[in-house]
Amino acid sequence: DLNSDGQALLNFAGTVVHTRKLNWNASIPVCTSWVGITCNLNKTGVTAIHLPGIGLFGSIPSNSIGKLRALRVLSLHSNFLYGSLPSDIPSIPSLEYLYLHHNNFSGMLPASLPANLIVLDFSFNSFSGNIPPKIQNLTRLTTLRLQNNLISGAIPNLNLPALKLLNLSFNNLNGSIPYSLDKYSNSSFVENPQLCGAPLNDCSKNTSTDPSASPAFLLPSPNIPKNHHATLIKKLSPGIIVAVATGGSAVLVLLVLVVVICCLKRTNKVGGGMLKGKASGDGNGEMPKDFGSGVQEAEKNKLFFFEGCHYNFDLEDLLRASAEVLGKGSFGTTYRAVLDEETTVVVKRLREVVVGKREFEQHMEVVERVGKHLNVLPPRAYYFSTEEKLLVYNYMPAGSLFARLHGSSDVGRSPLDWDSRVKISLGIAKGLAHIHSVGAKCSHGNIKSTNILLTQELEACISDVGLSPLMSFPPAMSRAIGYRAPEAVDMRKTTHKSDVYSFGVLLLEMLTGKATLEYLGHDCVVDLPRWVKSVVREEWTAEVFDLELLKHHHIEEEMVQVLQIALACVTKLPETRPNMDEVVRMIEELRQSDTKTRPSAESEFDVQTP
Ligand SMILES: Nc1ncnc2c1ncn2[C@@H]1O[C@H](COP(=O)(O)OP(=O)(O)OP(=O)(O)O)[C@@H](O)[C@H]1O
Repeated sequence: DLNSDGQALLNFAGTVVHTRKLNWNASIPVCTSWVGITCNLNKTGVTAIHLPGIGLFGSIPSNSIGKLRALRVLSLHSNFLYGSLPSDIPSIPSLEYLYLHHNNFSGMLPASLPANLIVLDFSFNSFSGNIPPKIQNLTRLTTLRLQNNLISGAIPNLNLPALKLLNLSFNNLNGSIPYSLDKYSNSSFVENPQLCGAPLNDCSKNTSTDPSASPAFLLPSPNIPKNHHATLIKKLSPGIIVAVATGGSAVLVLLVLVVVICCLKRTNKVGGGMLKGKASGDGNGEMPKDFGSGVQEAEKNKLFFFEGCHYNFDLEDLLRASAEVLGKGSFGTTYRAVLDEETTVVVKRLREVVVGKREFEQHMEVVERVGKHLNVLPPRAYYFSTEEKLLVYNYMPAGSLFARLHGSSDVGRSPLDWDSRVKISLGIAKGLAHIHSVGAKCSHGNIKSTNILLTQELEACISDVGLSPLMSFPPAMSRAIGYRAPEAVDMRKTTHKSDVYSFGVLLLEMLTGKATLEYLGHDCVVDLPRWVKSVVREEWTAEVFDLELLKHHHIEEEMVQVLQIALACVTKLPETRPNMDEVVRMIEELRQSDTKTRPSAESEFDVQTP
């Protein structure tokens, strides 16, 4: 009954330190007022506990949560919980959704689990022991995430009809993967040094079958950013954590205010710059002075159009068009040119092109091929002469991701919501994976939010594709520096993995709402990966997120997962970063698991955000 449920919850709150205040109190009604608690419709029992990332520290006692016999959803992920899971929790018969990832639970995986389980997420903990064969009885299970633990032994033969998402990677599993699981991608199994069979290597190719022969087998894999909370627990006492979390949040609020003010100042500055640019081509039919000035009279029809381009203007029309400066980037100046009521294009006037005409033309053939993807903005035409190099693109009226994230709100745009940010992230990831699929040497080299353009439907298009190898970069383009991988000192020698790093910074930019450049009297580069890692270490994860996003409920779980993807992309060593195909898959999995498993309205709640 509800009284005993309330008492069980108070036992839990009395034992586990919680840095964010819970308003649980025997004198107020459990079902209508307790933070993170949802009850069934007739208010006779607790059906959901949802307390992700609120700084819970300690071990869950027996006879607390395990006594809630109507519980369907238990979400305690991204906290500092440790010790073994009390045996009464996995034996709650009604449990359907169990989210305990990103804690530091240890001990054996429970031998049996509730028969109704739909989602089981124990990833990023320190669970050990074998995968219990009884998982086979969970016929409703759609998601099984056990990655990044210390699980050993062979994988049992699982034939689960509903299972869509499986991740057993980064453990100590051994033996061969059962045939019933070979339909999952290799990323579901990687980094288990003694595991073999499809989709991993053929077992006959394994040189050693003795698990103890490999010292790596005994160690948690070094390749992954292991749970940050776990490290923190080892370093800090509960008292310090409480103090840091409480005091730190106040400092952080102040810091966020300062950053917001700086961003506003910066936005005004950018806006002013654009207006100055516009003065040279103000839409009165006048050209900006320098636009196309290097084109010789005799060459005015030599605009080369790419296949499939439906524009029917020529170079002379383009040079006569009214135009305004959109901005000056590392590759030159970019103009918006209006040819007639229906035709507006963007012209990039390239400077510092370091290749000759022939090489430029050959390169454009590759760029044309790469451009055939929904998430890549292809050039439509180009002009090349000794004095002048121009590239023509479709004009994207919805603007850049940078403008949507950091632009002033007085242009009447609402801030990007979480779903839009995930959609945009997936689009960029797919575009980048496509660029990389062209060849090992084909990387973008300048991924940043001004180079992500948006359609009205918020489909992301990567621009400036294929330009890096043609140009000599100025030594310090400050906005680009914030996205540059530590090893990518020469921007012309970028790789797939340095693009992955830049993509990780983009993800952090979307999660935090912070730009990589602040204006503090002068331009100041922000090392977003460093900042995020330091906050995640010292505060709790929720503190890094964009306050705009925290206004919405039910998305914290996904935000933490995207944060993990971003942090994997910005690891220092290039070889430890995932490739873009893996990143696409991770974001897609997140969406699938969201649509299939987001708890119903009945189990939703209102947790006050800081
Ligand atoms: N096709 C386009 N449609 C709409 N806006 C565009 C288009 N191409 C570029 N822009 C915008 O024009 C501005 C200037 O772009 P430009 O590419 O010259 O500079 P950048 O992106 O800041 O730096 P970089 O040259 O390093 O890419 C940016 O704000 C960019 O988002």
